[in-house]
Amino acid sequence: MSESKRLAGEKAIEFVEDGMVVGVGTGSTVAFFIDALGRIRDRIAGAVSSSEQSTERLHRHGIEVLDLNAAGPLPLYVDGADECDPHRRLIKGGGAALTREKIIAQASTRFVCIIDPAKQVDVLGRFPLPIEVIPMARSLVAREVLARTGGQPVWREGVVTDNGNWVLDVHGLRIVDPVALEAELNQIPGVVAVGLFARRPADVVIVGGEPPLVLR
Ligand SMILES: O=C[C@H](O)[C@H](O)[C@H](O)COP(=O)(O)O
Repeated sequence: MSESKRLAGEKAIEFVEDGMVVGVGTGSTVAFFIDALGRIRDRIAGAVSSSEQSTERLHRHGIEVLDLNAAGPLPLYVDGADECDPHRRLIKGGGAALTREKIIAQASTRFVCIIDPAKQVDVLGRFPLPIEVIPMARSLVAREVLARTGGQPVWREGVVTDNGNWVLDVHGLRIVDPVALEAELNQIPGVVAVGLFARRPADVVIVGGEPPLVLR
């Protein structure tokens, strides 16, 4: 599996153009992309990072990490996913970085998602859906999610996001209308971000393999 993650991460380098500021996601697949980016670091203007973890790896490669407010709209965002459906809609947040990932995806013209083949599904929901919540709203959000979706929210106890918040993982969903569910869950007070990337799906999906598959 890590070999297909490496193949996907390295293929994504083909989308990087000279002088770009590159949006960088989080996770084990993105780690391969960052390592490949390090090999061409002189050709890029820097990166905007979605997590402390990725920032640290980017710095180790000597890549400058810029603030999104200063960088402005980005031409490219490269990130992994926990699940991907045939419409390039995603579940993300297994690494608790969903909120910053969502912000950078929204700020980017092109979102290239890099996955291993096991992440491909027909219908999203087998992977528990992460929701970042304000700590004081954890129980309220859990009750609302159960009432609205029938899914079972489980607190990812001990995990604190880079934004100082907590994560609920919603089990047992079969997400037939991801756009509607994303909108519905976003309305619950205390929800910071939902790990459904349906309103802003990936533009390109690279599935790691020999050779990697590029889906547009
Ligand atoms: O919060 C974490 C991110 O959404 C990751 O992109 C996602 O969990 C996939 O991670 P990995 O590449 O390690 O499977």
